[in-house]
Amino acid sequence: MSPAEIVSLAPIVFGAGLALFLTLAIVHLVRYVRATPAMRLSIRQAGRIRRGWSRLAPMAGLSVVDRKPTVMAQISQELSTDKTRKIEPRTLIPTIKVTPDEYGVIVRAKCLPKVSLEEFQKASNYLADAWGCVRVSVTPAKKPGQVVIRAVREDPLAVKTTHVPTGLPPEHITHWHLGLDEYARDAVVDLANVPGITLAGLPGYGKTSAVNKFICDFAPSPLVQFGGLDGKVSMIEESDYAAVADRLFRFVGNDLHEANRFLKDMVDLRRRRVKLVRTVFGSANMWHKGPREDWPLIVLFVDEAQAYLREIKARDEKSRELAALVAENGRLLAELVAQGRSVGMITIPITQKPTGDALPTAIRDIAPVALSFAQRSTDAAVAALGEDIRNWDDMNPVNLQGSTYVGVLVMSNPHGPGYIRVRTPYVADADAAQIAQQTAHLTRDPAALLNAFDSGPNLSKAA
Ligand SMILES: Nc1ncnc2c1ncn2[C@@H]1O[C@H](COP(=O)(O)OP(=O)(O)OP(=O)(O)O)[C@@H](O)[C@H]1O
Repeated sequence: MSPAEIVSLAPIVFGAGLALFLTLAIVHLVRYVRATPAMRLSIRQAGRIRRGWSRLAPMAGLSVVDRKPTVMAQISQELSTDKTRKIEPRTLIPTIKVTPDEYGVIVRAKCLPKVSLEEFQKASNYLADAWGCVRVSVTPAKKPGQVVIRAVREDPLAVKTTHVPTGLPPEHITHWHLGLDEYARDAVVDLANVPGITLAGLPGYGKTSAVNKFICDFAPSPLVQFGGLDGKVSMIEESDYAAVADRLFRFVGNDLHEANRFLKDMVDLRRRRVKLVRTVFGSANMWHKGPREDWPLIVLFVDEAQAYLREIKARDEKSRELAALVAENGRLLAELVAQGRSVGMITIPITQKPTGDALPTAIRDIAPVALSFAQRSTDAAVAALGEDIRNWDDMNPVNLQGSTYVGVLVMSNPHGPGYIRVRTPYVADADAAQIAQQTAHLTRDPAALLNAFDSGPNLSKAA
């Protein structure tokens, strides 16, 4: 191609570049105009962070000086007429990619020698101030050599949210989406291989709403069946579970005899499942291939669990009989919480304060997942979340007392040591009732489903 031809192409190249620039500008503008007000704030914030990064990074100690001249710098010095010119050392700063979202920004940064996770973590308070954020967290990225900086403008824990159930089956049958943590990250309990979850918290802080969300999220799936015991009522109409009654395969109130029968039936079901699990799934663990419609995950809520387990002191005959029932309930619950894992049974004891008098430690301490809304004392917090909570003052649910933190719970950090705080959304009874009615046709008695396997011919079909 001759020089003249190249020059003649210049306007075309320039025009294409301009068109591309204008297209990108329009795409960004449309995205900005259509965004929510919070998202617009984040988009502007992301722009400021990008523009200010080269000045801020060295001031925050996130830069490194490279004294060795590059090959290009050496060549340029060789060619220069000014032989006195020195090659200045270069200040390197981590390259970043900024993504805005409703709560703030996510910054992905490439580490440099001596500027890695630890240095970013040390600088996090400074970054929060400089970016006008309430909180900044730094975690390792999935890609080696990178970190993720999460910056939130408003405290997600302090903003109440609501969840309107979609009525669609969950994407992952093992993911219980509790809400958002303090960095607006999804807080998820992984249900696979979990036999028991304890749920605690002062009255009126959101336990029922969390259970409603659980049921609403999983009710549209035939792979999950729910049972409920509620120790504070005599019949379901009076219970927090009235709204979801249509989606429960069985419900029992505060009658100790009935509760005992229900728990015995569940233990019996567990033992029957243990006998059949290899034949049906080809292994001793249902989670390798299940759950399935004919072998659903069974979730048993035991609300006001202390009502079934409370020590009975009087010595008359009736009291002795009730005391024996209570002791047996404790054993049955302990068996479910300890051994339901491999056959797909999750038991969720719910109580306000899970100290030993309310929930025997033999049950409480074997549940692998513990969740707690606000607690009144550190003893109660320790009972709810384990001894380690004493080492994490900020996370202690004692600090969650007060109306601002209704709906906020504490759980173990699924990504590392310590705990996280989670803003759970409010789920109205009316929405829960609607989902339960819409999905009532999916309710099955899991014991009856198992009969089909016991009776032989279906076994080969299932296996
Ligand atoms: N996640 C939430 N976000 C905002 N408000 C909530 C949330 N959960 C509950 N609330 C408010 O608190 C009230 C009581 O909640 P809920 O019935 O879930 O408490 P609870 O812990 O189950 O109480 P109890 O131990 O008495 O059964 C609700 O009616 C609602 O107004």
